[in-house]
Amino acid sequence: MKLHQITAVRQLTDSTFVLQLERKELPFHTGQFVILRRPGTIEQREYTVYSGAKDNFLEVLVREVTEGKVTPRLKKMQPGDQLEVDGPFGFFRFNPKMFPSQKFLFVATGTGISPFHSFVKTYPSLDYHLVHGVRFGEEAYEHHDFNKQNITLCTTGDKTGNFMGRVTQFLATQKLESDTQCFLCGNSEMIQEAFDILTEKGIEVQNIYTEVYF
Ligand SMILES: Cc1cc2nc3c(=O)[nH]c(=O)nc-3n(C[C@H](O)[C@H](O)[C@H](O)COP(=O)(O)OP(=O)(O)OC[C@H]3O[C@@H](n4cnc5c(N)ncnc54)[C@H](O)[C@@H]3O)c2cc1C
Repeated sequence: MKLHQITAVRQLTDSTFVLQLERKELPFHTGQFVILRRPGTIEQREYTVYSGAKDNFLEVLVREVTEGKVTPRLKKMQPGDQLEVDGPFGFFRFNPKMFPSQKFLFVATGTGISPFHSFVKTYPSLDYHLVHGVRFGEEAYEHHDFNKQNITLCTTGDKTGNFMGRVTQFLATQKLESDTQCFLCGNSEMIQEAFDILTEKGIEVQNIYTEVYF
């Protein structure tokens, strides 16, 4: 593991924040994750890289789990503090050239938006539709970095999104072209349900890519 200094912290909501770290030329494919650990501790956790592959810094989007072992500590970190970084790891890699079709569907719950933020920052001219599920509209983390017309915000706790309900309820209303390349990231329950809906709609299993956070 290498020590990286925190260069900035952006608090997005009471519980969610972006940690910006020195990149130190760490190479990664957009969609991969790093492992973070506070120096002198043994607990470590995975975080998808939120920044673009060409950015000269490394960012992660973190949601505090109040009862969690690591995130309440990460939330207290300030610019100038250091974190140990290992990686990159993972196969949720994205390069538009890898895919036969250039129509992309990105489905995220909560901080599961992180890889898609990195995809779009790295490849700004992508043809995508991002479906992002949160409880409240204030959790539309930095949606200004996406094309507004390419996002559907699904909210379950208020009516401030484009659709009130879960991402899976929204997906059930959609017509999809069978060669759409579908990427799912977030909690396992959403991923399992979304996977079933997409396959029922005629998307082939090999065109569905998943990253489970918990
Ligand atoms: C490949 C991968 C990439 C990940 N990328 C991110 C990321 O970009 N951003 C991010 O915030 N997290 C991400 N996670 C989750 C992260 O690794 C930690 O599990 C999370 O931050 C909780 O850590 P903790 O030590 O505070 O809680 P823990 O003590 O590990 O867990 C406490 C409980 O909270 C549950 N839990 C874990 N994550 C969440 C969550 N987000 N919301 C609600 N409950 C949760 C766990 O299932 C557990 O029951 C990723 C996980 C994986 C496997």
